Amino acid sequence: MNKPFLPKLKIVLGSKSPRRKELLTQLGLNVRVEAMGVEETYPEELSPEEVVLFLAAKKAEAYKSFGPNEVLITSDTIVVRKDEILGKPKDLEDAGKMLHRLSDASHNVYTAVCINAFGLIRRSVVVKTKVHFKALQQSEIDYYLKNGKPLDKAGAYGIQEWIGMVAVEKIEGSYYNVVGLPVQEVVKILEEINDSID
Ligand SMILES: Cc1cn([C@H]2C[C@H](O)[C@@H](COP(=O)(O)OP(=O)(O)OP(=O)(O)O)O2)c(=O)[nH]c1=O
Repeated sequence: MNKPFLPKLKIVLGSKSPRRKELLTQLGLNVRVEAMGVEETYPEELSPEEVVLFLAAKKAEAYKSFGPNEVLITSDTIVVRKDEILGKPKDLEDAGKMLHRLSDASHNVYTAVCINAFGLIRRSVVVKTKVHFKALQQSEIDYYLKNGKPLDKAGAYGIQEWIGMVAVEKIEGSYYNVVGLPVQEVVKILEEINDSID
């Protein structure tokens, strides 16, 4: 097996998202998943940036103890169309409504990451990506609802799925941020943490 990237760091991923696990694994990091599951509620008055930072930090609160060199990563992604925050849909009907809201318009995807190293250092970052959707046909929405996986995704779509190929005209910013992890910013923070230990 190849040597891991940043081998001193033991990454604990506090997320049940298979995409986040896959991205960190692709980065070559040592990753162990320990998803706790918290209720994704937040105070109403928060801005989109504050919402994702709040939820990423809330997911981190569930962890109480850290082993040597353990670095906990928690994260949250939302979709924002005009002023409306779209999290994961309740059911397929809700998913259909979200896709109608996103059709023929642009929206922003915000992902925050909260990185807690050894229970001592906490670093957070939030990244925004703008996504432009074409006008979706009802038959396309119906096809995706039946054959795709809208329910575990913010805004009821996965850019990495069939709907991403069909709906997304262009994006401004990081693709990986839309999938749920702004990998470049994460690497930068992890490198800084790695440099701080001997
Ligand atoms: C917009 C978009 C979101 N998503 C995903 C990223 C996130 O996993 C999910 C938003 O829900 P989150 O609550 O951010 O994450 P999660 O429930 O998957 O995992 P956990 O709370 O345990 O960390 O939507 C995509 O995979 N593709 C996309 O195009």
